[in-house]
Amino acid sequence: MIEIHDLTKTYGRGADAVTVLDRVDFTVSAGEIFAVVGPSGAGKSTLAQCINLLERPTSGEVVVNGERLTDLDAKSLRVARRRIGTVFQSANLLSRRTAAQNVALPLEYLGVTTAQTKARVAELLDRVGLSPHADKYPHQLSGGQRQRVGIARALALRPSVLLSDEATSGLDPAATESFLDLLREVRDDLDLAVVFITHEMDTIVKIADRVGRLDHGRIAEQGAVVDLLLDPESVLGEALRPQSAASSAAPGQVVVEVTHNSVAVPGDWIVQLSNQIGAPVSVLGGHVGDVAGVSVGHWTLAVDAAAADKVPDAVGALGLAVRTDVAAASVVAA
Ligand SMILES: Nc1ncnc2c1ncn2[C@@H]1O[C@H](COP(=O)(O)OP(=O)(O)OP(=O)(O)O)[C@@H](O)[C@H]1O
Repeated sequence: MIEIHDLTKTYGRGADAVTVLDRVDFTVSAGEIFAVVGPSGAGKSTLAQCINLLERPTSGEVVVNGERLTDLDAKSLRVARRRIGTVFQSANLLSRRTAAQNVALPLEYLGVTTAQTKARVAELLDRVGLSPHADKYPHQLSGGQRQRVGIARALALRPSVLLSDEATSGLDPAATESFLDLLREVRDDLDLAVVFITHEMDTIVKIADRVGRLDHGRIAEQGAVVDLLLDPESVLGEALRPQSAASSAAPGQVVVEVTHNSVAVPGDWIVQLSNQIGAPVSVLGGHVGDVAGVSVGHWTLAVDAAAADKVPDAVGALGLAVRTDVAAASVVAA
């Protein structure tokens, strides 16, 4: 388990001081994947460096399995840092070392015997499906394979926390998918707490149990992915929901954005909605997908302006939710 309490990082002093992380707070339990998402400049890289203590936070705590890493002196920290394995963007492998030699690196630093290192490296490369590529150099591996070597290396010292810092950036969709499968697999097998830092919304829906949105150094919103997806008011939920291009409403119609809530939505909900408001309902666009066994999504509908005020109640009664701010702003001029 990893707990981040009130983590603050300020660069510079006095008038030049820049606060890059501002009282960041979250906890990730063993066996859980917590994603941190944010736009460029939000502080993601700084957060990653402060979590594994490559950068000392200005204040706040990083606690792993009850041990406060932020209190430790440099020598104790070197030992304690082994509890956090990091997978970096572009794997960060040494180009003059083979896959096996890269995985062996943390074990060599630790002074593990050659025989033990060999056995452990073989086991790790087998776990990530790269045994046949053990003697290849990074340039002889695909981007996805390099990231698998990165995972093997991160697991070498048997950490309880895995930190993935933009590790899928630059991978093609198939390599991303297989990286995420492997991450899920090692999380389950080793009961790891995973902190998954990314700017890619679609990977979050595929992998994370919970997610926090980093905005100007603060966690502006956090929660279970499914809860955020079902919350029509959530900024993060809106960004995470699968979107599809909508066609235009006819003159005199109102555009209504509806969040699909799976709890008890009848299959013929559009017909029922039309009956309840006494007017036709046109589907302009929509997408519903399965997330953690819950179908979530988003619809863009058009209804006659005269019937628009009946829509929120009728939609609510069907187990869906309407974004009234959008509806109010979207009457199409006749
Ligand atoms: N050493 C530093 N001194 C001063 N400011 C810094 C330093 N490192 C980072 N920053 C600032 O902190 C802010 C956050 O940077 P950071 O690299 O953590 O963001 P990010 O979310 O990872 O962005 P990206 O996705 O573009 O990599 C930026 O405004 C950056 O200029």
